[in-house]
Amino acid sequence: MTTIALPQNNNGLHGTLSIPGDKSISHRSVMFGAISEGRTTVDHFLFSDDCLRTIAAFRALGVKIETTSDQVTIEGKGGFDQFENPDQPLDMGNSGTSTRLLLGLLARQPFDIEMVGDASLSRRPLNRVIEPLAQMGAQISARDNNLLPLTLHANRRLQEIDYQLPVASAQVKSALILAGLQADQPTQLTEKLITRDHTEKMLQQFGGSIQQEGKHIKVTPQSEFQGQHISVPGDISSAAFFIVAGLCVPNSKVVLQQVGLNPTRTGILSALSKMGAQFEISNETAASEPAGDITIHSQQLQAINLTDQDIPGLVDEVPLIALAATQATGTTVISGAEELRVKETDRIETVTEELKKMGADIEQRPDGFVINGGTKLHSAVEPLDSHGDHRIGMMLAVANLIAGGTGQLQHADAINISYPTFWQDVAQLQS
Ligand SMILES: O=C(O)C1=C[C@@H](OP(=O)(O)O)[C@@H](O)[C@H](O)C1
Ligand SMILES: C=C(OP(=O)(O)O)C(=O)O
Repeated sequence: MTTIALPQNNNGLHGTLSIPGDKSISHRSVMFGAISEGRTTVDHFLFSDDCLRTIAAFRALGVKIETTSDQVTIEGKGGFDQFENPDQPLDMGNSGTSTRLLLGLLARQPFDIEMVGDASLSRRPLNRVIEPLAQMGAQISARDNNLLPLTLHANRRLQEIDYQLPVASAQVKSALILAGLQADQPTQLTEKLITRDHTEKMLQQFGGSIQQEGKHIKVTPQSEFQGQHISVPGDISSAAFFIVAGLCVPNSKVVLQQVGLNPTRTGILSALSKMGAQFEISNETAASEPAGDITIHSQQLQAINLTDQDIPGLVDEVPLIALAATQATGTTVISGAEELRVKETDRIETVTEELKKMGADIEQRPDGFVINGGTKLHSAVEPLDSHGDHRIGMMLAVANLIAGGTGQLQHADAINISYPTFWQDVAQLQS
């Protein structure tokens, strides 16, 4: 276990950061690169532990992938039929996205594929993808029909499906799109709520076609994609730590450059606006994945109510909204967020437990939180703990800056899952 002394606030956060590449888009760029004809190059790729798991999995499947400090080059296999039989189980580490999307992408291979993961990933539900994939003809034997480790058995045929997703999940939707591309006939999906659409956008960018109307998606079977040059925007889920820090650490002003602004991901900005936050967006670029610079300064926030409709657009940022709510005036109620219980940790539990150590007035509910704001957070007496969850670790680092605290963080290395340069970026804003 790595325990570190958390960075302390001196005189607010100041300066400009280039935010590392988006995790969801980085994973998908390797996947589409692998099934395309020819070469794909990816700039501003996120070299974090999770994305490296996706690269390792495709290398084990015989895909040639080269990396430099900021770029990935993938020599595509030209479809789904040229992968090699991996000689070991695919180790998905901590990555839910790699696991669930690859189950769909690899559901029609002529050999068995085993998948394993770390302790946290091995507790996270897979029946949400296993059940619809089985209806399509995939043969998956998983522990308790739900958990890693699993075997994806050799299978040469997938049938189409007409499926209403029972959970709002971009991972489930994406797994079914990737399987639907390999089915006999078109697949129809209906989302519970609209979730991030990076798979749909990238499929089109690689020359494929998909029909989308609101929550309805039609996937036509196709396997001819052309290698592309992809430039990954900054990850708004990583920027979010510095957005909330910029708002809540007194005397701060930060500029976050080229942050992805896909409307299915900007729920954090809408929620903070409703809390009264003012920020400026400039230098907007209008690629299929739009991006822009975000400028934030410290200011007073007000409480907010978030419901199930709000959650998909900010699902990974709810821990940060909870932290911001401790600083806002009034009582914040977050409901419809039960998906947080099946992330890297039960984030409703870990957020509540850890923020209480710093004096927050926060109570958990089965599907969210009630937070009475206006609390002066204090240094935690006992060490804070990420519980092995990257987003909890970084949220606590921001909480400690807001508190002007001298706290310690256990399991700090979890941060490498999505933001390996996080500590350098904090230091840069303090210099
Ligand atoms: O599709 C993706 O890249 C992701 C979807 C979300 O998960 P769910 O699909 O489980 O909501 C999100 O929490 C995760 O960090 C990344
Ligand atoms: C939930 C997350 O990722 P994944 O599901 O890919 O593990 C996350 O990054 O917060």
